Amino acid sequence: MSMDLRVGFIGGGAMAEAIVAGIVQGTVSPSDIYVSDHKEARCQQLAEQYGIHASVGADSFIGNVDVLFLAVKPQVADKAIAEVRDKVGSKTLILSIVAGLTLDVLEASFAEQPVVRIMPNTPLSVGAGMSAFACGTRAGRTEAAVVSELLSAAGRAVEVAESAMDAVTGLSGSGPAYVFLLIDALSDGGVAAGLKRDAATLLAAQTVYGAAKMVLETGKHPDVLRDQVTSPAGTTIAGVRVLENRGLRGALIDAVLAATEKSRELGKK
Ligand SMILES: NC(=O)C1=CN([C@@H]2O[C@H](COP(=O)(O)OP(=O)(O)OC[C@H]3O[C@@H](n4cnc5c(N)ncnc54)[C@H](O)[C@@H]3O)[C@@H](O)[C@H]2O)C=CC1
Ligand SMILES: O=C(O)[C@@H]1CCC=N1
Repeated sequence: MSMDLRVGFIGGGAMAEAIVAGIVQGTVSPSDIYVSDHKEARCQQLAEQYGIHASVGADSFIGNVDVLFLAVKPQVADKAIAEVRDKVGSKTLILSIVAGLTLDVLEASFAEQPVVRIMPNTPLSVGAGMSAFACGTRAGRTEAAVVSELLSAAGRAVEVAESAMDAVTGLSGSGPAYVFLLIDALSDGGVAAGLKRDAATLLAAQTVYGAAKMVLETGKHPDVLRDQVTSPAGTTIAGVRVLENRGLRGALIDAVLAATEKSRELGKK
C-alpha cells in the first residue's frame, strides 16, 4: 500500500529513524521524506541509508509537507516548535511523538494546523510497531485515517483518549526496553545452562516472538496459553514457580506504573 504524502520530520534521532525505516518499505516514497536534524553527520547518514532528504534546518521543506512529525526530546520541544511554527503550512498535519507533550500545549503552539499526538515504539523500524494516537480538536476523521494508515503500514495503530497516553507510554512506548532486557536475561539463562551465546539469544528472541504471535493470533488469554505449556510436575511449572517467587509479575506491573508516572511528570513541566 503506498500513500501519496510528503512527510517531514523535525529531529532525526532514534525514533524518527524507526518511523522512516518503517514507512519507506512501500508506504511513502523516500523522495517524499524530509528530515531536519541539528547534526550534519546524522543528516548525511540518514540520507545515505534511506535515500531520503535530510538537512540541518527545515526551511527547504517546512512549507511544503502534508505531514510534519515533531520528533525531538521533550526537553527541547519548545525550542524546536518556536523554530518552525511560523513557517509550517496552515493545512500541514502536525504529528507529535514527544513524550508528555499535551494536545493543549500543541494546539496553543500551532495556531491553525490540525494536531495529533502519537506514542510509537521502535519496532516500527521492522514493521512490527505499536502506536497509539489521540486527535486534537482540529483533527477530524480524515486526519485520523491518515495517521492510522501511515502507522499501520509499519505495525499496529490504535486511537485512544489523550488521558490514556501516559499509560501507553509506560507500556508500549517504553516496553521494547523491558522485553530486550527479558530476552537478554533469558539468553544468559541459556548460557548458564551450557548453550552458546548466539544460539541462546536466537532461542530467547524467537520464543518471545512466537509467544507474542500466539497471543495476537489466537485471541486466547495469556494464562490459557501458559497452561498449555505447563505439564503436571513438569519442567515449566518448575521455572514458573521461580518467577512467581521472585515477583516477576509484580516487577513488570511496577515498571509500567513507574514509566507511566514519569510520563505524567514530563507532561506537567
Ligand atoms: N526512543 C523511543 O523509543 C521513543 C521515543 N519517543 C519520543 O520521541 C522523541 C525523540 O526521541 P528519540 O528519537 O529517542 O531522541 P533522539 O535524541 O535520538 O533524537 C532527537 C534528535 O533531534 C535532534 N534535534 C534536537 N533539537 C532539534 C531541532 N530544534 N531541530 C532539529 N533537530 C533537532 C537531535 O540532534 C537528535 O538527533 C522524544 O520526545 C521521545 O519522548 C516516543 C516513543 C518511543
Ligand atoms: O524513554 C522515553 O522517555 C521515551 C518515551 C517512550 C520511549 N522512550
